[in-house]
Amino acid sequence: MAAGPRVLNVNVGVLGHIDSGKTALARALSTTSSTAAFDRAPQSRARGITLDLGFSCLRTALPPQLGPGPGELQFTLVDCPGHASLIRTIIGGAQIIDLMMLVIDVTKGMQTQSAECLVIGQIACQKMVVVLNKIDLLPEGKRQSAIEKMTKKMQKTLENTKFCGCPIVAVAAKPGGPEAPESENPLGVSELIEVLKSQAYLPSRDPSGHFLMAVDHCFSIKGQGTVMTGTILSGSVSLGDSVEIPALKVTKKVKSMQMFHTPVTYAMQGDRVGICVTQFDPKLLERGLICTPESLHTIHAAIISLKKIQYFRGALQTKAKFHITVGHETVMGRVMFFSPAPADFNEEVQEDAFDFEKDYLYQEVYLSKDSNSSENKENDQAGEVQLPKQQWALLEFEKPVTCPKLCLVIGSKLDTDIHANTCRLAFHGVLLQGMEDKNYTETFLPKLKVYKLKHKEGQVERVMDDYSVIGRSLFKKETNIQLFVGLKVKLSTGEDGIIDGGFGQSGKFKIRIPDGLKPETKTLLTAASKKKSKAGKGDTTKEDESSKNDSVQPVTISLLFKRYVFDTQKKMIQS
Ligand SMILES: Nc1nc2c(ncn2[C@@H]2O[C@H](COP(=O)(O)OP(=O)(O)OP(=O)(O)O)[C@@H](O)[C@H]2O)c(=O)[nH]1
Ligand SMILES: [Mg+2]
Repeated sequence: MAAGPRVLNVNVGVLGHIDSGKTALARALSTTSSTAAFDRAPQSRARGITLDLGFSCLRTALPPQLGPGPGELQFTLVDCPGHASLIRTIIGGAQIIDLMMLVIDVTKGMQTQSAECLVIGQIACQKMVVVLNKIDLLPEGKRQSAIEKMTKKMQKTLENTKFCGCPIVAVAAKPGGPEAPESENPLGVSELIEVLKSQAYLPSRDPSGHFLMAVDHCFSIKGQGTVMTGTILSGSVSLGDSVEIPALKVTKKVKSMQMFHTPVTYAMQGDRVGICVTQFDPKLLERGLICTPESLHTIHAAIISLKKIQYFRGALQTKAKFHITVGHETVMGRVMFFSPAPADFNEEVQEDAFDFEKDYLYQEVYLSKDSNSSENKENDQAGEVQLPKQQWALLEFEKPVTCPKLCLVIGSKLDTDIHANTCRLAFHGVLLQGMEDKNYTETFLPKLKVYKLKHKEGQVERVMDDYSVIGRSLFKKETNIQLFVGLKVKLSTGEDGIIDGGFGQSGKFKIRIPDGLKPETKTLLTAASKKKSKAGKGDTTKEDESSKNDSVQPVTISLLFKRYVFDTQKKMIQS
């Protein structure tokens, strides 16, 4: 444990639209800065935008709700980039955040990426504070009323989110903008610190389980070794432990550790640490994960439980490609959606495991209120479309990803025009099962019992005898009817039948009716045949045409079966 007084760490994310003043705010809030803070990277300085997560910290006395006893509260500020193309970095950053600050340029209000940050916050964060920045740009006489107006607007925006009623604070992080002298004091920042303190809570930290840390910075110190700084996502680490860098498949021993410039021998979930190892070239790792040896898996495909993000416009289509953030990596992947089988539609949600024993129903599109306008209306008595409590997707990645079990997954369309005013985040979920085998399509997928329901319709052509009829229009001419022999069919008049075999060359077939045809059915079919032959009298081509005309035959045949999507033998199954 760290020597000295007790220090509680709370990670505060600084998120918002580009140029809203996040970095300026983090700077104004900070009393101590860590190694990776404040746009240190030379490329980022040159462009004047934040390219990567920046870390800095702010220490205050423990607020009463976190007492009793002496100690300090450390806010680790995670300054996220606002630039749209960097959203994947933000998603990584959001996963270590306890409290989110959403920075809004008070002169602009909600902007596209503010909305995306709000979505990410809803998925990954518990609590939020809204910061209205740049109030110095409001004319002094109208400042108060403009702030009140924007505060009301924000309250309205948050009404339907989990952050409804969260604090909204007005500040000027850098009054006067970039040209203003450093001596110019920020406005409202001490009030903001009080609000942050009042919102601070002790996040539940758990030292058990595998050690996993998101490294955001890596550098060498002469005579010491290589230091990797980052946030511990799970488990704990002690001096002398072995840690693996899975991306490079190397294992190193922890030689020394520091938490904000103080040497420590132990650190756990939620802590920000620098871990020093020897004989490791820092150029090999800029950001990534380190962990207990062999605790992460590298997967080619995955089954996730997921939900659509309501602000995403358009349907989620099976076979579509998305940018998929799995834990801390983002890759392209293809999706296939599936839902519970109808019998399990109301089953309770299972967020930590996937049941391979059950059957699942293939879906062309993720089922949502807006995705199915017509087909599902039938089972919708109350005027509401019935939706299952849980849906899943199979993800197939273009490149393998390394991630922990049960990690957060976010699907997005990052190639959407960033100037288009739409949410690019499409779905979020939890990874339930990863597939490590490269040949998962052969070794793994056949275990996944997702089926499609197939429905084929044909007509009864004529009666053969009391116990058999000839059918047509159910199969194509080239279909091998032998595959269908023995399958059950139903006539529209109510009789059950069994496909007995082909009949002739044109895809016609014989159906056996074990219980016999009803007299009414026979009458119906005979009358229809007569009518047909009358219409076609002396003119065979005409008869051929009329036999193709569905309306002439009153009795239809329906064949229903299911087929498992990954069954290599493509078996047809009937209950
Ligand atoms: N007038 C005024 N300008 C500000 C204030 N805060 C920040 N700025 C200016 O706004 C610009 C953007 O500030 P940054 O802090 O870099 O914004 P950011 O949100 O970190 O930007 P990205 O990281 O690139 O998304 C800079 O020119 C700042 O000087 C403020 O309170 N008042
Ligand atoms: Mg910035």
